[in-house]
Amino acid sequence: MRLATASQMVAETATAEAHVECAALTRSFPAVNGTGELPVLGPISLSIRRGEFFSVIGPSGCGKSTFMDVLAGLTTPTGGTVRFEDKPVVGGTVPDGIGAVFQQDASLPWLSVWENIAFGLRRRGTDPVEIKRLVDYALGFMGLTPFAHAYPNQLSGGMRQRTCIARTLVMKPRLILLDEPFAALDAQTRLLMGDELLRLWRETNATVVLITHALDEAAMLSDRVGAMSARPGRFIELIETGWSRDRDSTIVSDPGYGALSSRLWSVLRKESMKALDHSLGTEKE
Ligand SMILES: Nc1ncnc2c1ncn2[C@@H]1O[C@H](COP(=O)(O)OP(=O)(O)OP(=O)(O)O)[C@@H](O)[C@H]1O
Repeated sequence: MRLATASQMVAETATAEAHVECAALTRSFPAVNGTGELPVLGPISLSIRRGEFFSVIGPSGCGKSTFMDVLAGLTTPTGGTVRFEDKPVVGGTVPDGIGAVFQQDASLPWLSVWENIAFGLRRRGTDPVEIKRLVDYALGFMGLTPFAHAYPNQLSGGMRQRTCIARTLVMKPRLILLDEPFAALDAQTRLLMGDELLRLWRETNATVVLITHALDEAAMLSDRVGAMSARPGRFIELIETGWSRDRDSTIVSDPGYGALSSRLWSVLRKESMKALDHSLGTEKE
């Protein structure tokens, strides 16, 4: 059975510990026309639990990637705070324990798959014997062992993305940030990658924050889905999916899955219309 019982959920909530904590978080950028500031994000006050799989959905341009950049320490908040493991994330450096994977192919074309995965470990100064153990394990886990000595241009898009995910995961992040990592993949590969991601999440006990445009992906993968408003992005609804930890892509045939997907769409529809009106200049007063 995949749906967690009410008592399991209560027990989980009772022992849940905040892993990431945002308080009154905002981010704005200088407006393109040079006058004033464009508010892009927030205010956001949100607690993400340790070990939680949290997905973020929202209309195009609402600030999802900016949110991820702030969590990763890649950009500094304009106001408010982010704390990871009770330490402030200030921007400028990615805190130890956080690993991020982006939509764009970030594989290093001059290195083999094996060397791509070993890249961060070498920079960290990990012992070579340990590097070999970790990289070989990651290759096997991601189904890349036969391609260990191939170069990125000899791989499919899915394999390249798996290489990037493996490169992040060998660093053993306790918080994994994923910004549309499967966006360039076909629907079947995305489902399979979703299964692999769930397996990884279970085995590593990491906290995952996934940004996605795909409501079906959010419905299948998450413990909780945060739906953002049109820009400036705020969380307008936080939806507990109620799935148990042993879920996989077969969940799409569960009766609860269809109901959840349509709930996500109904939350998002109004905000997406607002974002579209805004970009077309057809907003109503
Ligand atoms: N460095 C920047 N300077 C100025 N404006 C920026 C910068 N980064 C993002 N923005 C603006 O912030 C807004 C939100 O961008 P962001 O990429 O965070 O949205 P998103 O929800 O991830 O978009 P999408 O769904 O289309 O990927 C956009 O209007 C964008 O132009």
